Amino acid sequence: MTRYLYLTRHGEATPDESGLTANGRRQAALLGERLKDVPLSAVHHGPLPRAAQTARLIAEHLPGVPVRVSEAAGDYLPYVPAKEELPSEHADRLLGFLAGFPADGGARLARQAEELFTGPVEEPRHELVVTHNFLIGWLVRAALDAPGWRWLGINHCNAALTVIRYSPDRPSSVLFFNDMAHLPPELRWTGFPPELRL
Ligand SMILES: O=C(O)[C@@H](CO)OP(=O)(O)O
Repeated sequence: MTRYLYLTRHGEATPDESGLTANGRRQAALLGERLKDVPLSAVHHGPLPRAAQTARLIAEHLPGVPVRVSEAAGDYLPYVPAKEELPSEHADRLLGFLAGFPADGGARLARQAEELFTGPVEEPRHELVVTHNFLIGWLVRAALDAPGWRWLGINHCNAALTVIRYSPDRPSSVLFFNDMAHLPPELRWTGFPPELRL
């Protein structure tokens, strides 16, 4: 049967990343409002406070929907490519970027996230995962069967919405990507690399 995976990145974080800003809390509440009529069976979130707080604020609009912490929804590097996999003109910049993050355990967690959150299911299912920029890039890449390195360069705004559909009879389909329709202009594009914003 079909699974609909709703993905969001936590709301805008404070500079020390210990929680959400006032804007981040508002973003989360607005996303909760947007999702209130979706028949969600669960909200999963990463263990870090910015994801946990976002999930709680969203869930205030989803009475009865269980909220569960999942290590697989955390913040990690899902895949570190070898230099030869990368387009030569971008390889040094991309590897320099990746060197700024710890790589331990990310591949295992990324596999776990794919097992837990993707693919067709026994019963129709809608689930929300409140996570971080990198995992959303990884799952969008996987849905499109793009090469492993291609999660790089897929960025997501805070509290924007991506929805991926997995069904047994069609290839996986990205229905929404980085959709910000529920956010007013002043709350859009936060968390996104400034030089890439529209
Ligand atoms: O550090 C970052 O750039 C991303 C990586 O996933 O994390 P977050 O979404 O928590 O900002």
